[in-house]
Amino acid sequence: MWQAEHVAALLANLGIKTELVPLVSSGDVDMRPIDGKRQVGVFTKRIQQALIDDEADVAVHSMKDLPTEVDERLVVAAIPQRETVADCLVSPSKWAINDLPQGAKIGTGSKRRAAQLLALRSDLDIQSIRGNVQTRLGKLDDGEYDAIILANAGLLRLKMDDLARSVLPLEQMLPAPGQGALAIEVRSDDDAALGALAQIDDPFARAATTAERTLLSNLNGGCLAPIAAFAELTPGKTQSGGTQSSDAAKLHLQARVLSTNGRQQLADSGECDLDQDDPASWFVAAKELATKISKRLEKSGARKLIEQAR
Ligand SMILES: NCc1[nH]cc(CCC(=O)O)c1CC(=O)O
Repeated sequence: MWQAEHVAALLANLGIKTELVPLVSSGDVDMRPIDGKRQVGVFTKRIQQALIDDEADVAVHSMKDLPTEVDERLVVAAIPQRETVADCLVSPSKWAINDLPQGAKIGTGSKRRAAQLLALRSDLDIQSIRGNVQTRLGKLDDGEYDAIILANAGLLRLKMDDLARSVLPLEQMLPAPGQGALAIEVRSDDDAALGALAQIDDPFARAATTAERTLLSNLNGGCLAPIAAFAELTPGKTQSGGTQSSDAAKLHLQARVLSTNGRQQLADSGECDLDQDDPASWFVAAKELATKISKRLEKSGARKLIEQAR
C-alpha cells in the first residue's frame, strides 16, 4: 500500500489523478515458506490479473518480487528512482554479522541471505520466517529469533528509520536482483498509461535493474535461487566548455551465486560504458554486460549450484 500511494503521489505531482485499488496477493495470505516449485509470482500475479481484467490500469510491484518471464500483454512502464538496496540485520543489540553469538538463530526465508550468512558464519542457525514486516518484528520481539534479515528499503519506506539494526555492507550481503526498486506495469496497449508513467521512469534505475534481472533470467534463477546481483551507475564527467569529456558513464555489475550452505561461492563483476546522450541504448548495454557475466558464471559451475539449491 505504501508503494502504491508513493506512485500515486509521484503521478499527482504531474497533475495525474489516480484511484487506489487495494488487492491481496496469495503471498500475503499463504504463510507457508515460499516454494518456487509450487508457485511463482505469489506477490505479483493477483495484481497483474487485475490489469488483464481491467480492474486496474496500473500495477505497483516490488521489482524483486516480479518474475523475469515476460507476459506480452503487460509491460513495465516505469521504474522510479530506486530506494537503498542493502539488507539489514535487525536485533535489539544492533549486532553486525561478526558480533552474533555462536549458533545464533537467524530468521530468513531467503536462500540468498542464508547462503551469504553461512559463508561468513557457518555456526549460525538459519530458520524460516514469513509474514509482513510487522509480523516478523513481532516474532523477533517474542524471542523466536536472535536476529532477522530484512531489506532496508522496506523499513525506510515504512518510516522505521529508528528500528535497532545494522545495515549489512554489500561485501558481506549482496542484495537480490531488483531489490529496492519498484516496477510499475500497465497493459502493453494502454498508450495513455504508458505516456503518463514514462514521466516517472528513472533511466538509471532501469539500466541497473535490467542488468541484475538479465543475469537472474540467464541463469534460470527465479526469485528463490541463491543468486545476488547489484548494478550501479557512475555518471561520467559532464561536458564543460564545449569539450566533450572522454570520461563516459559506466554501469558496474557484481554478482554472486552460492551453494545453499554457503560453502561454495562464485563471484564475478564487470562494467561497460554507457552513452550519456542516449539513455535508450542503455537497455541493450545492460543486457550485454549481464550476459557476459552470466556466461562466465555458468562456465564456473553456477548452474549446478542453482540446480542443487532447488
Ligand atoms: N516480499 C518480499 C519483499 N519484496 C520486497 C521487499 C523489500 C523492499 C524492496 O526490495 O523493494 C521485501 C521484503 C524484504 O525483503 O525484506
